[in-house]
Amino acid sequence: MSNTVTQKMAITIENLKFAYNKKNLQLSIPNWQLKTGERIFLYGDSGSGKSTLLNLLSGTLTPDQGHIKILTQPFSDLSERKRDKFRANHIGVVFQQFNLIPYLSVQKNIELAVYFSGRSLDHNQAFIEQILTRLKLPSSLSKQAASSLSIGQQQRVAIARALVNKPDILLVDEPTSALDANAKDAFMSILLEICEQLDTTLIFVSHDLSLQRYFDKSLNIHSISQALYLSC
Ligand SMILES: Nc1ncnc2c1ncn2[C@@H]1O[C@H](COP(=O)(O)OP(=O)(O)OP(=O)(O)O)[C@@H](O)[C@H]1O
Repeated sequence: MSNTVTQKMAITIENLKFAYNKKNLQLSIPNWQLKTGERIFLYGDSGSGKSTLLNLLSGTLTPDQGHIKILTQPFSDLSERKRDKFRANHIGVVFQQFNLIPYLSVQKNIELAVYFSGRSLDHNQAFIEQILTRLKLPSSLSKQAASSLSIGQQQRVAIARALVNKPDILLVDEPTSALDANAKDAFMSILLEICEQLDTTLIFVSHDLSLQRYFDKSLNIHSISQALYLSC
């Protein structure tokens, strides 16, 4: 019997064009889809638009033309308020610089993500503790200001914050550049294990091609992006 079950799409991009300014087109993606549960390694030259694409997928930027559909939602066409709400509930983002609030404690940085999703903190407390343990962040660190942590610890707090709402999609931008080989290995194993457990679709951007081995699929951004003119 043939398998007639079609896998749902996590991301669908149609005729996307985006430019930071009128003169220079940064990204043009005619058509691209990612299935739910897929985990891909996204690479490409510096300046090729990888971070720009992640910002479009997280809704912090919106296309000049075309559409981004996330799960069943016409994500890029939603109002800013609805996009923010949808992001808080369905999309986790780990930025290159982590974007933690430096003077807030580890616990508060993570709780903020729960707050923005509108979920109850009481129901999420156990998961916060579980995820901090999985990421090897001892509870003694929870009350410390994020700025007092090592880079590796801050990175894991950023991951915890991105995963706390059990997102359908996780977007991770070059998070391992400050880590040594052993720390990278441990980080990648834990990240992929948690994504598998939560059935999270993952786009992982890095220049470090040695990390490709953790992924079933690698994608050069040039293979989906039709035209790219670097800004001067
Ligand atoms: N806020 C911005 N305003 C104007 N131009 C920008 C802005 N952010 C990025 N760019 C330009 O858009 C292009 C793509 O940048 P982007 O950061 O997406 O590339 P990248 O592939 O992630 O690069 P890297 O691998 O070096 O991080 C670059 O030419 C960059 O200078």
